[in-house]
Amino acid sequence: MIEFISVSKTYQDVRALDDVSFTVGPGSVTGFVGPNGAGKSTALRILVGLARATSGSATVLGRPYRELERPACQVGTLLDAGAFHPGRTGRETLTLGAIALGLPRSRVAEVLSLVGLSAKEARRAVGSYSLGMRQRLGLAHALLGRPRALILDEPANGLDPQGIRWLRELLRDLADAGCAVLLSSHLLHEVEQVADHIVVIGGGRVLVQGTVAELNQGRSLEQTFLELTASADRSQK
Ligand SMILES: Nc1ncnc2c1ncn2[C@@H]1O[C@H](COP(=O)(O)OP(=O)(O)OP(=O)(O)O)[C@@H](O)[C@H]1O
Repeated sequence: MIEFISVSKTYQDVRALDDVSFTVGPGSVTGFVGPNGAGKSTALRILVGLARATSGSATVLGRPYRELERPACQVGTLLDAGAFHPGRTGRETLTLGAIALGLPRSRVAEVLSLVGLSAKEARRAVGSYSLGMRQRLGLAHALLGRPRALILDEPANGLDPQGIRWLRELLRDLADAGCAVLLSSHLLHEVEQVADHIVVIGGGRVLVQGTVAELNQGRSLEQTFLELTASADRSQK
């Protein structure tokens, strides 16, 4: 379970988050969507302990991330697929991750297969990977410790339509096995295709949240999204 309770964050004079509350239960794939500057990265950074909330609390599996025992084994994170060393191969990157987590090296082949990277691709330097391959590698890294919660920033970025379908199926299988999955994106149509619940954020506030079916009632989700985020933008100015 991932939980934000009344989280606010102010940077000098910028109110990046304003009283944000939502929950991602086990078995849910929740999309966290909003335009550029809406506050998504700030919320994820607070969730994994990289930034401190001005008020409120953000917890994963019932505790602040920093207080979890061996957090990387319980919570998988993919915050920046470009963060891996370009000179290492995919397999080396994952092997280092497995060693750091105290996992057997056999786990590397398992996660490679889970994300659909071949043995040949895994022997290539990460610097030669396409963005889609980097996303797959980042997911493989996040899955090493068999986490019960997954926090993914823009995981569909760079994936082609088949890749998006593959991501949906992978995240659905993980959620069906009890994982709580939170993924952020500024692209509604990507999130809509992958998530079952959606939280729309704009101007640092949660504008609407619910299942994709609930939010789609009567009018397209895209229309609702555009209207809500435009009015949040106007009220900020
Ligand atoms: N370190 C910082 N110092 C000052 N202001 C910041 C800082 N980080 C973020 N902000 C501001 O907080 C607001 C929210 O930014 P944030 O990066 O969380 O949005 P986002 O939804 O992740 O955007 P994007 O989709 O562009 O990544 C923006 O107004 C941004 O300029």
